[in-house]
Amino acid sequence: MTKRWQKPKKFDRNLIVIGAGSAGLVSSLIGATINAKVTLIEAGKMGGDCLNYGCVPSKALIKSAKIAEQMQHADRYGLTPVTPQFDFKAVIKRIEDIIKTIEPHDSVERFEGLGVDVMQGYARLRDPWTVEIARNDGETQTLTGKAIVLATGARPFVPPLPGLEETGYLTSDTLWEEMAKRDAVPEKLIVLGGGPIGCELSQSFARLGSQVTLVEMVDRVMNIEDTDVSEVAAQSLTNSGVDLRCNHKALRTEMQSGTKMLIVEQDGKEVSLPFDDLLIAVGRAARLEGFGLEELGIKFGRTLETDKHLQATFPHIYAAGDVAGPYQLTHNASHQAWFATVNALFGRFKKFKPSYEFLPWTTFLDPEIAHVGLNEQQARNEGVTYEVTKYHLDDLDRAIAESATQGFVKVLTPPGKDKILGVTIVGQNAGELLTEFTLAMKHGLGLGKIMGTIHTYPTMAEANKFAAGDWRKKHKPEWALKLLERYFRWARS
Ligand SMILES: Cc1cc2nc3c(=O)[nH]c(=O)nc-3n(C[C@H](O)[C@H](O)[C@H](O)COP(=O)(O)OP(=O)(O)OC[C@H]3O[C@@H](n4cnc5c(N)ncnc54)[C@H](O)[C@@H]3O)c2cc1C
Ligand SMILES: NC(=O)c1ccc[n+]([C@@H]2O[C@H](COP(=O)([O-])OP(=O)(O)OC[C@H]3O[C@@H](n4cnc5c(N)ncnc54)[C@H](O)[C@@H]3O)[C@@H](O)[C@H]2O)c1
Repeated sequence: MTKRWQKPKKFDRNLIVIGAGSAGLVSSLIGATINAKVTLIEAGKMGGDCLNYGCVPSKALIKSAKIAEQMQHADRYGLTPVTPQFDFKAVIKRIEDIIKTIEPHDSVERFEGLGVDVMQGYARLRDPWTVEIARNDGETQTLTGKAIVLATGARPFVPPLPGLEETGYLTSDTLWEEMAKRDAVPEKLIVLGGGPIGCELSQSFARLGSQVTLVEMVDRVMNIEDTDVSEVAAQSLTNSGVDLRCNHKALRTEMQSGTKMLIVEQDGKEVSLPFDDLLIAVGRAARLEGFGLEELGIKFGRTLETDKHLQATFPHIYAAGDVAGPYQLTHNASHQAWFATVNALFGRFKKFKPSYEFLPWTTFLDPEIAHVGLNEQQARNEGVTYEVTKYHLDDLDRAIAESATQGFVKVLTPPGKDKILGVTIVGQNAGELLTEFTLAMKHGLGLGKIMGTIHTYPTMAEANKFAAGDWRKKHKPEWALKLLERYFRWARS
């Protein structure tokens, strides 16, 4: 494949990394730590989507919205409820300040200090080893790399709905900058898409006072999770005031007498939904175009085509993060970055294969939804036989004390065995609780080991132990208990 091009005899760099998001930062850091000569190229902001448009701003907004909700429902805690008075500009300023506080972790200065050569500009592959950089200062530079890691991420997918250009729309890329210009939250906000982005942002804006309509094409939100989880998510959104419209297919947008309308189809009929702002959150498309992949014949579909070692079409080109998929999560980007980098630098000796078996994720709705391993729908799809143990939080002392009894810990195990196949936790701080199960699964510890571990009273984490205890009760050794009954009868006589 590489025969079409002249391979350089010497290389300027051991490793060139394109993109300084979660994947690219970790990749370049690993290379520099082991003394490889590494260049990291970023066209936009250091830190990529997670810091600037994704995880960080959304989690900061979620916190403000949660406080607003608690003020409004303070009677739950024996306090007088109040309608929160707030300056939206201050909410946005807090988000900007949080980004600024975290920014130094991902900055040019930090990475240069760690030995990475950072270039700010747009990278393009000229041949399989040569990267041309249109630097932000107007200069063009060319570098050759013995290995290349593509970490170009993903961007919001915008469906081709007629009318969008006329009525305008927001995505996670433009939302924060647009909100910074506003004095108040959008009055009528339509969110298109009921995945993690759509759900987290719908709940936050509704809690801050927007009239939010969430339009989802299929019959339930958070459809990557089991139906019992989607039901809690739907209930939680509705409780926050979100007008939830599942089974609604967006057709077009149009202006009707000066009002922006989203036209949706439901049960074969057209329905018009008015909006001031439309936020599109129907998935994220890998960034694959415009930097030479097509010209070099590097294969891609929805994401870059890689083998199990994250190697792309050429033996020295690897990929990590959202561009590689299949999971679009910050911690997956860093997980893959380790494998892509080590394989890129040492692949001639040995290659390592990333595993996604124990990849956890959390959606930061209230209550949170956290997941690791198999859930029921995945187990069914994969033909895995399983038993379910479900412990409800309304039984847990700490959850009762917190007035946070909505949710459960659901564990899948093979019939009769305590091996953990997968766990879904719905509840306050579910993302934190999940870590115990992720560790247990990764290191082959079963429910018996969780049950045998002392958990502090009263904590939410006790729910994990009680779920394990419920499994044990279902599998108690009847023969041994019968024997004990006889022993105690004898001991009394
Ligand atoms: C609203 C929102 C909330 C999210 N919340 C979470 C969460 O809570 N938890 C979680 O785990 N994940 C979350 N995510 C997903 C997470 O942000 C992504 O999975 C993560 O940022 C992917 O990192 P990456 O390095 O693959 O890509 P990116 O962060 O997209 O970085 C890629 C970088 O490459 C640069 N680039 C692209 N092409 C070139 C080129 N040719 N030359 C130079 N530079 C280039 C881009 O400018 C970009 O900065 C969220 C995403 C969004 C949008
Ligand atoms: N907490 C987190 O970890 C977190 C938070 C946000 C985003 N993310 C990551 O970002 C990725 C993208 O998130 P997302 O929510 O944009 O995408 P998604 O693919 O997860 O969900 C998109 C939703 O939009 C629906 N949809 C698609 N087309 C539609 C249309 N035309 N009209 C109405 N609904 C439509 C789909 O049925 C689906 O429910 C996620 O997969 C996740 O990996 C993670």
